[in-house]
Amino acid sequence: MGGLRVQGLGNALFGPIDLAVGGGERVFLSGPSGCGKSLLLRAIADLDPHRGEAWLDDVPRSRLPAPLWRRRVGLLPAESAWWGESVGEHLPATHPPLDDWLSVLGFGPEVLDWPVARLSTGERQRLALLRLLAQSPRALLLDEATANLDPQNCARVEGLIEDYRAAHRTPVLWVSHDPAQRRRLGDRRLSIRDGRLEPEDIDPS
Ligand SMILES: Nc1ncnc2c1ncn2[C@@H]1O[C@H](COP(=O)(O)OP(=O)(O)OP(=O)(O)O)[C@@H](O)[C@H]1O
Repeated sequence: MGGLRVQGLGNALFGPIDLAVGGGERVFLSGPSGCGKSLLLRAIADLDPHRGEAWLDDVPRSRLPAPLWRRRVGLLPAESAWWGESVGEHLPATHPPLDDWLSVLGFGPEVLDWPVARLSTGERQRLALLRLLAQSPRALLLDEATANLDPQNCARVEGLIEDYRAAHRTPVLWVSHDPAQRRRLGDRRLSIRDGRLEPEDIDPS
């Protein structure tokens, strides 16, 4: 069957949740603030204690060491952490499409020498996506990937995610507060209500 699948996923706030995101499919997730969207992504990435099982390309999470599972499912958190001195320390020295990706995101190669301390919120957000894709994730869990971006950079980030998804048939589970974005890009739109997943209202505005 492939793709990303979770069964019986739950914690104190939500569940049990069953969900399947097919290869190349984009499922958007919304819901009121505090309903558990970020925690759901973190549970799928196995970052917090939870019940239930998950599969990626039919491989169960329980069969993989946690660091390998986390690398494969590729969570982009709403706020990325940066450490060390320079941006380049966060990216592999050689990774074929890296220069292309930098340029798609509006950066020149000199960004690799920038100190992490000088990055703006939006620069961090774009570079966090680059750092994530450089790990070759097989699924993408995106937590408000474009929340802090102006329209031009929002389009750049959407474009890169789309290119990656199409090239690798990557299942994408994307938390977004932007109804227009969800309608434009979502193959399916779901919402968390009372701890359960349900189809998003037809007109969320
Ligand atoms: N580590 C934690 N321990 C206990 N409670 C937490 C923890 N992290 C988040 N929460 C709580 O769980 C609830 C869901 O948090 P979550 O971040 O998943 O919400 P969200 O739906 O993503 O909200 P928003 O749209 O505002 O980002 C919130 O009430 C939050 O305060």
